[in-house]
Amino acid sequence: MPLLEIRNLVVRYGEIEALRGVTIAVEQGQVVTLLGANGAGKSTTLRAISGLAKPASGDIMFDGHSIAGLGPEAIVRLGISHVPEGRRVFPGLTVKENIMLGASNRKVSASQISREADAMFDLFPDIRAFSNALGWTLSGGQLQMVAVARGLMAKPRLLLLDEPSLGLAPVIVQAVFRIISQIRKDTTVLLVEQNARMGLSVADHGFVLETGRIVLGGKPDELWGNEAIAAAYLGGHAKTHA
Ligand SMILES: Nc1ncnc2c1ncn2[C@@H]1O[C@H](COP(=O)(O)OP(=O)(O)OP(=O)(O)O)[C@@H](O)[C@H]1O
Repeated sequence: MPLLEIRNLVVRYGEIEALRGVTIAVEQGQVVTLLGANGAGKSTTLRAISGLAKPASGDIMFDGHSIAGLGPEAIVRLGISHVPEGRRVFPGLTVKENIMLGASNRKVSASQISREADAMFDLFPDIRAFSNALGWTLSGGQLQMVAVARGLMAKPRLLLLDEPSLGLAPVIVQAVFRIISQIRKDTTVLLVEQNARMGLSVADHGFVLETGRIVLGGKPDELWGNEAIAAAYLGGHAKTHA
């Protein structure tokens, strides 16, 4: 049984049908990448899984149970953590405090959470220097690392990552993707990417979304060379907003 199974998912924003019957499966322990051009419905798919967008029809099964229609808090408690596009951080808190916030769904002691947050800096050494500082300024890549570290603090069974490479320099993108390959041992990952090359480099399986529908799915080597992938890849280059 897949850890996550989405069947015929339809999501509307008013008149706009953002998802028109999306069906995907994510097996336990896999990294699965969802590719597609700007506006294809990638973020909406993640928002529906994490309870931020309400399905109009279809179903979302997690670990064999339907989670469609549950609220975001209930879904986090089931072990799904969403790192949205845009790397939101709280500038009034230290970097470590920002990371610790990710554990707010868990019933563990503050000292345990503090130890785990310290351990996150082994995974993200680039942000260790800012751990306890206030008034810090981080680069885009470092903010992305804070956001991913915060997502991991929830100890999710499923981590939803929305465009972790967006707006980052190639060397930072490589660092973020290295971390994704490291965490795959413990965490199943559904990754949204416009950069097909990067997204597929860490994936076990890929799906291509086009205007709210899955048009293609397969293993990365099956997807390479396909015209739909080329379109998604070019879509990534065409994107201008940050
Ligand atoms: N809050 C909203 N209200 C109305 N329409 C929305 C909203 N969010 C997304 N949409 C529309 O839904 C469709 C899918 O958007 P979505 O953000 O899921 O695409 P995406 O593939 O993640 O693209 P992007 O890379 O731009 O985030 C688009 O047509 C978009 O304009």
